[in-house]
Amino acid sequence: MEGDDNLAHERNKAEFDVNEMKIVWAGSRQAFEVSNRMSRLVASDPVFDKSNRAVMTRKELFKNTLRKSAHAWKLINELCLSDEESTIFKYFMDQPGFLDLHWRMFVPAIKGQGTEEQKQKWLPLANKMQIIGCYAQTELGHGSNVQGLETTATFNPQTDQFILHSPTQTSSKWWPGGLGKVSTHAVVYARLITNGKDHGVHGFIVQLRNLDDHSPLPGITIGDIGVKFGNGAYNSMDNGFLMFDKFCIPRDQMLMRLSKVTREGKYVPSDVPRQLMYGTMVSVRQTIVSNASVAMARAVCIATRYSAVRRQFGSQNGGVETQVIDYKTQQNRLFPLLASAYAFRFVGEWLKWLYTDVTQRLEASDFATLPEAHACTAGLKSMTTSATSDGIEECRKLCGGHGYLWCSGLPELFAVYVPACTYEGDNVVLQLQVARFLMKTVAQLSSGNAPAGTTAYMGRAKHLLQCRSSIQKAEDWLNPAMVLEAFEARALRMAVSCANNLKKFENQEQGFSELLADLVEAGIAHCQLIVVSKFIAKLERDIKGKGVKNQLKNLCYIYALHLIHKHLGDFLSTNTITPEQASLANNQLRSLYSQLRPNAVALVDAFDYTDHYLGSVLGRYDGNVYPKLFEEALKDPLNDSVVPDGYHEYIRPFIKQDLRSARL
Ligand SMILES: CCCCC/C=C\C/C=C\C/C=C\C/C=C\CCCC(=O)SCCNC(=O)CCNC(=O)[C@H](O)C(C)(C)COP(=O)(O)OP(=O)(O)OC[C@H]1O[C@@H](n2cnc3c(N)ncnc32)[C@H](O)[C@@H]1OP(=O)(O)O
Ligand SMILES: Cc1cc2nc3c(=O)[nH]c(=O)nc-3n(C[C@H](O)[C@H](O)[C@H](O)COP(=O)(O)OP(=O)(O)OC[C@H]3O[C@@H](n4cnc5c(N)ncnc54)[C@H](O)[C@@H]3O)c2cc1C
Repeated sequence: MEGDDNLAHERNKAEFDVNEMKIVWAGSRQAFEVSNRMSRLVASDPVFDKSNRAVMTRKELFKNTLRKSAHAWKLINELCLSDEESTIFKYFMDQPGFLDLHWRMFVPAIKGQGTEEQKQKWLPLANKMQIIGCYAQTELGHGSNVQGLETTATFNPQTDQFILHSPTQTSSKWWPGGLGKVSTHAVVYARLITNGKDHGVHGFIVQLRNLDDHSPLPGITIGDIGVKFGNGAYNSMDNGFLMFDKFCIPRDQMLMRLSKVTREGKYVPSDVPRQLMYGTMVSVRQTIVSNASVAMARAVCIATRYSAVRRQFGSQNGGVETQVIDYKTQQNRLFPLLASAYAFRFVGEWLKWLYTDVTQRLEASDFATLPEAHACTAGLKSMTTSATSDGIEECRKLCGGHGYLWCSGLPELFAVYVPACTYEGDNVVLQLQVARFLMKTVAQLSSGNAPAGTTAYMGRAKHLLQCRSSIQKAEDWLNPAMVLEAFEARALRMAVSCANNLKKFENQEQGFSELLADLVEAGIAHCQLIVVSKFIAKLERDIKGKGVKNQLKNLCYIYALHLIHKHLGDFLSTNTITPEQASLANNQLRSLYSQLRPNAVALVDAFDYTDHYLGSVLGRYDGNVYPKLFEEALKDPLNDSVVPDGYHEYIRPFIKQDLRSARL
């Protein structure tokens, strides 16, 4: 059977309304319409072609990224795209570049940390891209430990200026995207020093390059940090280094919405939590969770379509072979990833709501939910990006040998995606922030303060610490209350166990250091509970379309039960479930795989990805894999000539060597 017939046959088997599922996936009919229109706008424009990124030199790739960015900006203006449309348009360009940092970090940092006057001065310039900015926080010596940054900003009352200086090699800014070659400005994080006193890290708007000829301003040394992981991939980005040699900026370029320095050099500390300075990171972490679902969905779409096209073994008397998607092992690896894509989508929607809510509260000087917002954004960023990176690599393996070809789209997707485990906070460091939050919550349980939000379940500690799961048959694992209770009991018991172990140490910080590995596990268990509970909550909403809710139910329980299977040690060692109940969960999981199987291709069609965005021969909508693999192979520069360059110098001498003299 040809690939196209295979996929058409799969699409006919679907038991639900794919168009309605597209709307659920997008979040609303309007969001679907925008995303569909923007993705096709990008796909139809030859400037956004991605087909030869792997064979470009770094310089070609970088220049091509500049060309695409300039073209995108021209179209955004000509077509008068709204903010929502242009964000999605840039997303579907699928080319990491300075635009990401300018729009997602530089502009939000000024919006969030600038005074009204500063916003009025800088935002119109940034919004028109008359200045291009980046977010320069990380240094050669410190990334995770923000308080350990070394760059100094010393106030000079004589000139009413800050003197920015890099006192050591390790204080050089190192990594900021867009810094190396493009940005004219940066929000720079540096230690504020007034009257010889160090007030810790603060943000400053700094001009880096001359607006006439792009040369670095005197006192600034700047450049690109070099080639990164993978062909093409994130190498389109100019991650940079930056050193200051007593470089002066006016006083009004310190971002002063939170704390201030007066003309006399007096430091006026903020009367709001200093952590608001980390607000840009919190906002980006929130978007990274939604993006995790997009990246996971992309890999799963490729692996699912290809698994339906690919046949291997099982033919009798010359009949057709088995589609590899029919092997239970393939389903057991692939379907939980498909379920994870949907799970991350819905938790991403919820996190966006939480973030909007906390932002409104902060504007009204209500800081009560800030710790919860920090823990959720940090923990979910960590949990979803780790799972997605692993998921993309699993999808590559699910595609067998051809998955290793660049044209499968998976190697480049992995290389672009995997630094998400590190940027915006290393995933372990962030999960430990969740653990700290959990330890605080557990410590306060006896004080009578009922925990709220995502830790509300801890308020039922008495029940959750001693309950036994009442699962008796496989179908009980489709009962939302029973599933939730298992996840709540496991998360709480792991957190309480860490808290009890901590008590054994006289010095709490030392205890925390000793228990880091267990604390990370407790953080992950809490985050998995959040994802499962938000998926279950989604099912309780009004969901339109024939069979759509049923498919989502299957995906939700596949997500939950595969986690039980994967983390069985946690569930058993905390006595949350018995080995028999675990085995029932496995039986139910197998049954869910069978129910999902006829819908698998339609469930990935619901992502509505264009072939341009997928960038994969294996994941093509028409399934026409084999002829296109040949086409791709023939395009490789190595195939330009039949006899390769170097033949005469390096191959022929082997073949034509004089064996008699060689033996002598
Ligand atoms: C198209 C292709 C692109 C592909 C990308 C795809 C998607 C991405 C989407 C958007 C991004 C766009 C593109 C760009 C891609 C990459 C950009 C990367 C940019 C960067 O990569 S940019 C640098 C990020 N660099 C970090 O991410 C540093 C991590 N390091 C920290 O973040 C801190 O250093 C921490 C938290 C580890 C310790 O900080 P610390 O030492 O000061 O604090 P400490 O632990 O002592 O905690 C004291 C009290 O503060 C509370 N607290 C802490 N943080 C808070 C917060 N944020 N909000 C509210 N409360 C907070 C605690 O909960 C505690 O609370 P309490 O006292 O109540 O316990
Ligand atoms: C592609 C990419 C783009 C980036 N873009 C930007 C940007 O635009 N702007 C910017 O400012 N920065 C940027 N960064 C920097 C990024 O934010 C940092 O690399 C990140 O915050 C991690 O910090 P680090 O490199 O210091 O890691 P480290 O903290 O040195 O981590 C090394 C190891 O130590 C472990 N570790 C560290 N601290 C602890 C702890 N307390 N407990 C337990 N384990 C610990 C970590 O888990 C990790 O395994 C970017 C990085 C990358 C890779």
